[in-house]
Amino acid sequence: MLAETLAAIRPADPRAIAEARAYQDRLTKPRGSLGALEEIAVRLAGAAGATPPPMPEPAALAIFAADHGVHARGVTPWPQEVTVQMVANFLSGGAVANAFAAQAGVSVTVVDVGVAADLPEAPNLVNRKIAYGTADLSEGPAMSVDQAVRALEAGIGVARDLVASGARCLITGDMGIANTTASAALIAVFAGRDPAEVTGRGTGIDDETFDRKVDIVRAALRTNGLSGALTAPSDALRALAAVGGFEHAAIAGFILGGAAARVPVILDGVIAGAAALVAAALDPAALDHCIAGHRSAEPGHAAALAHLGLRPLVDLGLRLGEGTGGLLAYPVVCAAVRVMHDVATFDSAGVTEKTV
Ligand SMILES: O=C(O)c1ccc[n+]([C@@H]2O[C@H](COP(=O)([O-])O)[C@@H](O)[C@H]2O)c1
Ligand SMILES: Cc1cc2nc[nH]c2cc1C
Repeated sequence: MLAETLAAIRPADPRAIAEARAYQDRLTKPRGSLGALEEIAVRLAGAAGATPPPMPEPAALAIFAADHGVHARGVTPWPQEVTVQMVANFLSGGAVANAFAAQAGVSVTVVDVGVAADLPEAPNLVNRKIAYGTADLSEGPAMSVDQAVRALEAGIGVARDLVASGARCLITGDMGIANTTASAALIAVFAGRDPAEVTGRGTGIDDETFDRKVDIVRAALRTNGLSGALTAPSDALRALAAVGGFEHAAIAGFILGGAAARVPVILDGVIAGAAALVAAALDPAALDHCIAGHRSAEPGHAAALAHLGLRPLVDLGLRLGEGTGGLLAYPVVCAAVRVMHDVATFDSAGVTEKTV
């Protein structure tokens, strides 16, 4: 399924990009006056291979939830059971992601890819559990390569199912206490940064915990032999398995699945940024189908976005995860595309163009 998905991904269509750029300039507005929105519309035209690109409606948020063995090292002030408790909160509609999704008219699906507890069945819960949490990445690989591939394929499957039920835009979400440690390790490896530059304070930690977290990320890279550059997709899979989380792997698969279906994927915060680095290492063309929804306060996120060459749409200091930053960006993406559908041209509206 992974190989088949990678084979189906097409890069952006340069002709659609050129057409979309030219069309933007014929709309009744001064050239470039919509700033980043013009780039978003052009990008989505390239991704879809059509000008104007289809409206990205309806949208579906998938929140991938998992636990982390590195939690035992004291890298977060929150108990591990908050992961499963928040899953219950998403399912009953009480989390911030639910409020933002309701505001934006987006559906919410929760996917268990590795929560360290059994979950009762629920209508919006998809059970794709790989294991009851990863192993401690600072002592050895967090998961096997086989588990990493299964988690990637879980994400591909969720993207396929959501698109089959009508979604025309996918938004990434995550829930996993301690997952900012795994995110920092992935970003250090895939973006070639020092752990101290890309480790952040996650849900909120004091200086002593922060120092320990940086040391743990360093230990993870050392123990797993990840100091050299990644050169092949097989290196990327091994690095993902060594220091990633099940939700990172599944989100990487979700991105690949969306790209293969030519449906745009709006990325959330640092966890999605780390997952996008993995997806891009497996197939750089997948990035043509991604939009960076926002920039999280977590320092590794800016490093990941810079490495990917993605410009975040919203920058409001959020550091919650769940898909909240992606959900805030979604109406902006819709507005950018609607301009291409609804706005008159200078010719059709009889508006005189500038003379010099
Ligand atoms: O999206 C982000 O950029 C982000 C930044 C900081 C924290 N989080 C969320 O907080 C949890 C991980 O934080 P921590 O401190 O336990 O590693 C996890 O559930 C994430 O969704 C998310
Ligand atoms: C309460 C809480 C909600 C969250 N949502 C995403 N990560 C989270 C972490 C905590 C601790």
